[in-house]
Amino acid sequence: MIKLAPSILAADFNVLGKQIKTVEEAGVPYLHIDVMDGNFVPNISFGIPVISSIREKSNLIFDVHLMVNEPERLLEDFKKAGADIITVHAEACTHLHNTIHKIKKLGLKAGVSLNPATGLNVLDYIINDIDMVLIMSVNPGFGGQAFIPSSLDKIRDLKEKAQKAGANIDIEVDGGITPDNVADVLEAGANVIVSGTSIFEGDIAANINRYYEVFRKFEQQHK
Ligand SMILES: O=C(CO)[C@H](O)[C@H](O)COP(=O)(O)O
Ligand SMILES: [Fe+2]
Repeated sequence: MIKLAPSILAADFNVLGKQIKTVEEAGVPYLHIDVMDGNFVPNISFGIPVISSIREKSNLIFDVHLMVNEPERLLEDFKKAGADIITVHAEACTHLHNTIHKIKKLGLKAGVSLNPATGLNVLDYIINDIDMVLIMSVNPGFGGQAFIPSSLDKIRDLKEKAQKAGANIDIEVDGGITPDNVADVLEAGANVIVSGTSIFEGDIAANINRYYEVFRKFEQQHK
């Protein structure tokens, strides 16, 4: 099943609660929450207090994308704040295997994210231990960037790798996705679609509907 994960990085923080309500009412399953530490990536977004605060108001699945160095230090805190899925960057973890197992032990879903230049080989010995791989289709740190076309080959290769390994993972793709290019991303093998700018800019409900139209068409064609 295809899942849409609106990224609140692109939301208007002045009315964040209201905008989350709007995406929830539009029927999306996930809320994508980008945490940036100003160190792993050159930008700082928001952290634990913001997540705790929106957790009180939302029943969406909180898909927390940690763009943070050595996230192992912070996993309990993110769980307490209300994370359901925690995705860490392979490039940010000295002990990736440990970090993943710590997330699982907390009872959460574990994802591993790869920067555009990172090869799939880092997944070789962990692909059967994780729930999701997040392919970055932009360099992490900022919303509103253009989709990197080589990401499509990477998604296809990942799909094949997961099938070969018998790994039942979600393939999430993040960065520069719009209703105009999302069909290519689905066709390549992704099933979780992150979108910030093209959901929160303009009419949120109408933007989500544009995505759902493409999803419906894709599902129709692949029945
Ligand atoms: O992780 C991210 C950036 O590092 C964001 O999730 C991503 O950029 C989504 O924003 P947009 O859809 O505007 O590209
Ligand atoms: Fe993200």
